[in-house]
Amino acid sequence: MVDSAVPELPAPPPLEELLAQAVVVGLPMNTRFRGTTLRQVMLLRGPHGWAEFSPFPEYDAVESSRWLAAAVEAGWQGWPAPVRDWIPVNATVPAVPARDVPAVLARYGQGVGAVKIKVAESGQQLSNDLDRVSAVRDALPEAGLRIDANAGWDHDTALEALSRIAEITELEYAEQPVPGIDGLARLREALAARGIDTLLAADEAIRKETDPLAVARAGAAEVAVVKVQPLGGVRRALGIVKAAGLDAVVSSALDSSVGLAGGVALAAALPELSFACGLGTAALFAEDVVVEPWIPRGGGIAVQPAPEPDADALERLRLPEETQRWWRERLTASHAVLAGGHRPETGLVRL
Ligand SMILES: O=C(O)CCC(=O)c1ccccc1C(=O)O
Ligand SMILES: [Mg+2]
Repeated sequence: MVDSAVPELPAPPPLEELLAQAVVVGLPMNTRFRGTTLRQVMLLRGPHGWAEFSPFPEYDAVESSRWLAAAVEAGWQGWPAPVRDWIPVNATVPAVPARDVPAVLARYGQGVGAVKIKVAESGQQLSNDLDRVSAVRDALPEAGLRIDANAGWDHDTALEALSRIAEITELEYAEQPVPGIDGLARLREALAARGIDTLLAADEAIRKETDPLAVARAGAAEVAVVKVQPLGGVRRALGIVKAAGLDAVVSSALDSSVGLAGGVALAAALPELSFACGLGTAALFAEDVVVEPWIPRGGGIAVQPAPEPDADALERLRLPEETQRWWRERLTASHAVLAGGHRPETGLVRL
């Protein structure tokens, strides 16, 4: 049953308050991910602590306003109480050559219980993906594996790819193998007809749609990947999971350790957690904004208070004035959307 009520986004504090201590930093990455080697992140400081606003550079003000709502919750309201004190976390393997897989996994230390493998990267072949999956399987024979195609396959390629992967290993689920809600529903039927029972997870079909519950209504996936910033905060994400009635996996949006704390807070507050969460992405950064980055150890992250950025790190990683200005303009535009009463479920902006 899909219950249709999704919590409203919080009203933002005045713009001046958001901008008062805003700083934009660039986090260098160990491995290219989402086409970038320097993740830009804006940090804000509210009465409740530090908060992250880091919509990807190409996102417009309406989409980014949900990310801002998450920052407002973190810095000006705080998060709901946790119901667990430890979050199992998956290692994330970017679309690297198979020979680099051991080095990527080594960053996650011992005790890795689950691995998410990126596949379907543009410019690569299916054979690259199969080799990468095999390399992870060989390195960690006991780990639960899942793949994430970021909607990069078409229907026929996804069928072929998931059939071939099923010969190598069982998967916990396949995340967004094809675009869209109908695409997932159609693939699911075709897989069943071939006797392949791989579960499907929706990511883009939830965070990029104006109606985050459409996937659940269509019965298009078994698993919902939920991210705090794209969904407008911990409370709104909790509401979406509850209304959707699907198994949830909390994932990072390639946040700094400040933003990751929001993902940990969501995972900690969910009534049920069936899978390891995609909150291990701090391991992909060569530098982070805190002294002790939230890199999983022993296969998970302990639930703890949100971290304070380190003053030296903020200074060292601070991006040039022109970039600061560009982000302040983005924040201003997103603030106008949020303050103007954006209705996320309809995509309408009240001006
Ligand atoms: O889930 C993980 O393991 C890592 C997070 C991740 O893959 C991701 C990070 C930034 C943007 C999109 C995605 C994604 O899940 O597609
Ligand atoms: Mg994904």
